Amino acid sequence: MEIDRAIAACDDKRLKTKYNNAVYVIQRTLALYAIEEVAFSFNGGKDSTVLLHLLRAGYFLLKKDEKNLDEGQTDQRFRFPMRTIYFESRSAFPEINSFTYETANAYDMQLDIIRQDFKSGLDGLLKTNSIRAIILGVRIGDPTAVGQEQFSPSSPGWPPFMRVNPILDWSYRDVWAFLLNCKVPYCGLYDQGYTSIGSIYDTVPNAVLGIQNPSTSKDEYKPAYLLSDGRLERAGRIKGLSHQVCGNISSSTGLDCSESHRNCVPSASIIGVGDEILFGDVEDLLGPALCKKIHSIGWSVTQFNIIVNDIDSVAEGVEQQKSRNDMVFIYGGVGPLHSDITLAGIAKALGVRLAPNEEFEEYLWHIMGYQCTGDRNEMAQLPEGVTELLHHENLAVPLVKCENVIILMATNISELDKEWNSLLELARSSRLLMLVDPFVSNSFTTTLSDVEAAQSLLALRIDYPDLFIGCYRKSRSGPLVITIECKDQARIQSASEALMKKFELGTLSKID
Ligand SMILES: Cc1cc2nc3c(=O)[nH]c(=O)nc-3n(C[C@H](O)[C@H](O)[C@H](O)COP(=O)(O)O)c2cc1C
Ligand SMILES: Nc1ncnc2c1ncn2[C@@H]1O[C@H](COP(=O)(O)OP(=O)(O)OP(=O)(O)O)[C@@H](O)[C@H]1O
Ligand SMILES: [Mg+2]
Repeated sequence: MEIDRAIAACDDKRLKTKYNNAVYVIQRTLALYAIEEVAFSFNGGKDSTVLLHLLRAGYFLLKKDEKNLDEGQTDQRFRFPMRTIYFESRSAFPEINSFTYETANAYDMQLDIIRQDFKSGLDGLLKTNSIRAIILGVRIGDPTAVGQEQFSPSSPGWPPFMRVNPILDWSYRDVWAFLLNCKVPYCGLYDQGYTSIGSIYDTVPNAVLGIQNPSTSKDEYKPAYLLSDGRLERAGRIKGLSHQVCGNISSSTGLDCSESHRNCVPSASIIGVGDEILFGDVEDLLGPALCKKIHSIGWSVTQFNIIVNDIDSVAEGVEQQKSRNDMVFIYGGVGPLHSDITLAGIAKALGVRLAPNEEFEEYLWHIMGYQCTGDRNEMAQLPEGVTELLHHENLAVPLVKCENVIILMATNISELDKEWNSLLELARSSRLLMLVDPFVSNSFTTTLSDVEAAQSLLALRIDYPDLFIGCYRKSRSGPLVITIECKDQARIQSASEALMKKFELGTLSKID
């Protein structure tokens, strides 16, 4: 088999090991599942091209052993044995599309083209076929690889199947060593400086490979295999700015706090991570305390969620909340234990990998000493390229901020107080948090029933649509508490007077 021969002939020991391991995973898959139960997810990218040839090699080596055939008998052009799926999107590069089709033709692959999003497409595929395992070219540096192993069930909320990742532990260098050693065709875009290919809207040639042609003075790009630092593989993938802003004044890196915006209301969301809270074993005190702190600086808290210790659940929560709020505060699930998955979830949500952060490691080393070396420095892995360390003299370890997500390390109220006070001090000297006016509010109680009070409150709501009007009871039989709130003292005064007029004398009293 030409691939196996090429690897045997090369003198790259590391590549040989990677190749053998990947072939082993493929053969394990074929032992665990019938061939009709397995699909290959192929998209013409470099990683899936590697996988294509590994699958061919793995399958043919297996058949060779089973049937006791010699090299010559197995080396003919076989039909590629496995159902292959390609999610074709309108925003795919034409070069990727044509490479995918040409390759399918060249290796006689049974290609199913799916023109739906991943989830719906997979749903349909699984309903109409016996597929139980899907083989992917995901590698450890990919943002979507966070938390995955060579065999990983699909994520919660996805159709049920086993994800098989034979090249999970391959580096960028390994991929190119394989493609070049085996002399297999790959998509031409990689020779034009593209190092990882997404859609036409989010992918450009990798600037690190840019050169200027001295004779034409034009910008050109070296081929992808010349990228020496694999960590920059995704530098040509443009990430859209996602998060919502207060008015339209903040950016993804910091929040404006100019005078004219002092009375705006930035929004925050709080995420607590902890099975123990959801099991009811531990009462969460941090979340409510944080709500109070955030509200006290004139921000609004739009959501407060407790999430299980699960990477995908945290990723989903963070992804959703970061795009809807100016800041997300997250606590719990941070540390070196198996259940400490918060940072991995954040990395997944931000589309980056976790990578060692030397500066953070240094801090940990100071407080943990020898315990923080070798395998035990897991805590020093932070989302790569998006992390900012927030230093303050009162904190033994800096807080971590990833885009607009702040990770609090506190485990109790006094630690939270310390971290919060440090954050506020930092906010005063930097653009960390937008400093705005606090809310002003008036509170009232009424002995009227909800039904009796409803009409007057609705009328106030219509006259003062800019005000927050909140109502709650401490008990069904007790009084109703009404709070009106905004950032303008005069407006609160006027609304308070209007409210008093709407209630009959003696039925509404102001709380001082
Ligand atoms: C066959 C297949 C299965 C997938 N299964 C999952 C999954 O279980 N969980 C998940 O979060 N994403 C899943 N995805 C989505 C990928 O993680 C990822 O979003 C996609 O490959 C786009 O990657 P890119 O942004 O690097 O282009 C799957 C994608 C494919 C093609
Ligand atoms: N549109 C798609 N159709 C089928 N499989 C896909 C698709 N997009 C991604 N995949 C699967 O997910 C894997 C990882 O995708 P990713 O984009 O990281 O790798 P790649 O496309 O092979 O290489 P590159 O990183 O250079 O783009 C692919 O190897 C493939 O198995
Ligand atoms: Mg790709």
